[in-house]
Amino acid sequence: MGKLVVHQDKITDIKALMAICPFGAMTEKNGTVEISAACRLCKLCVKKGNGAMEFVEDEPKAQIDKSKWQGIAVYIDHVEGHIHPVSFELLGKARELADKIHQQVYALFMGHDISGAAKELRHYGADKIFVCDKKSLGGFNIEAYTKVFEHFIKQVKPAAILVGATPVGRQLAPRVAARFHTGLTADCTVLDIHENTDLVQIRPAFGGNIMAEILTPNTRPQMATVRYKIMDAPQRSKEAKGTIEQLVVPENELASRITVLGITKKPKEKSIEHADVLVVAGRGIKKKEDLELVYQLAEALGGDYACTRPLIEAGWMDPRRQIGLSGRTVRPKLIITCGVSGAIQFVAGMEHSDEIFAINSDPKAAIFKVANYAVVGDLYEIIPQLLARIQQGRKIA
Ligand SMILES: Cc1cc2nc3c(=O)[nH]c(=O)nc-3n(C[C@H](O)[C@H](O)[C@H](O)COP(=O)(O)OP(=O)(O)OC[C@H]3O[C@@H](n4cnc5c(N)ncnc54)[C@H](O)[C@@H]3O)c2cc1C
Repeated sequence: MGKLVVHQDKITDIKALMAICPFGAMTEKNGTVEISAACRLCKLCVKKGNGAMEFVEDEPKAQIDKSKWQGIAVYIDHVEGHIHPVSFELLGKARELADKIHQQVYALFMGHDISGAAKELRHYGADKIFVCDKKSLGGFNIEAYTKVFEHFIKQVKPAAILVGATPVGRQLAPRVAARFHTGLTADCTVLDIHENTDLVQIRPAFGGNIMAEILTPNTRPQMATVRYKIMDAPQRSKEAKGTIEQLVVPENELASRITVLGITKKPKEKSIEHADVLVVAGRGIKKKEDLELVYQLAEALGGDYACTRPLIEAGWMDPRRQIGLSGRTVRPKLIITCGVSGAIQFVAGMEHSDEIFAINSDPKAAIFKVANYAVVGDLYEIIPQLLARIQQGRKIA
């Protein structure tokens, strides 16, 4: 990555040099300048420091032989053989990436009693499905699952691995990445691949203010997690194509210091992620009581309701109803935003919705850039009119 070097002898004005740093990362100690952990390596000091600051690149690491790492793998997330839909979405993406570099798609599926579910994966574009079916893998155990993952990587050597950003994926992927001293990019929103198999991992960074393009060109495998509903799920093909291969892992290596005493199933809760229609309240709603308008519209359309972060911070709704970068990702058939400005952090969680209908009194609001239908006006006038039209439509029908 590189580091900053301070040439103390070239500093003519300490105060002026320190003032350059927008993060306040320079401190003065006994007449010398020190760099603190607040440094973001923006290199503004190098540019404006009149030679007092220098950025020194790290020695390049020994080149890895990328030709030895082939194919795009997907970790198949499941509970008792019920595959999480994010895994199908990732198989679709993996197929697209693999076709671009003329390589194969692998699925890694571990658990107990999963042979039936493994067959189903043959319809979703994987060329090879590596299955490790053992009693000891019956429930998720981080140590045993990491071990199987490790065996898979050593045997198959995939160039890149995609993991769903589920509670399991978020635990497993960093452990595996650490074991191979390789990079992991969490919550990617866009993935692409270069001809030399370098995975282009794009995700919002610095609080959503920039889209960072991240490459891990010096290590393999490359690892990325992706949230549910970010990628498109492929159609189930009629033909079962992929082959199933057994992944052999010695039983003694699956021993774990963790004992699962029991599993208590959470009651199934209604989630905004599953709604076909969502009505979203933003800060254009002036008082908590006025949320009634949003609730009524959601009910009239047989949908659910959600909100932006400021309303959660105000304590107006349950945090599980927040959409966005620090909330949930949704992809309903119809989303109606009411008084939402369309900040990038919000849009990141809903831009893949089928139809976006935005109500905002500001014609320049950013939400209109992603909306399919833009209604410029006061939500306090528009929502009652919409409700009246829906009622009217029902009477005619
Ligand atoms: C690290 C980080 C993560 C974040 N994560 C999220 C996240 O996950 N989700 C999220 O939502 N935000 C998130 N934010 C906050 C985000 O940047 C915005 O501040 C937030 O989305 C704004 O919410 P809003 O659109 O409701 O409010 P505002 O930006 O205040 O917009 C209100 C809109 O309502 C319109 N309006 C006002 N009155 C009316 C009316 N009567 N009729 C019609 N329109 C009206 C205005 O024109 C305005 O466009 C995050 C920020 C950071 C820094």
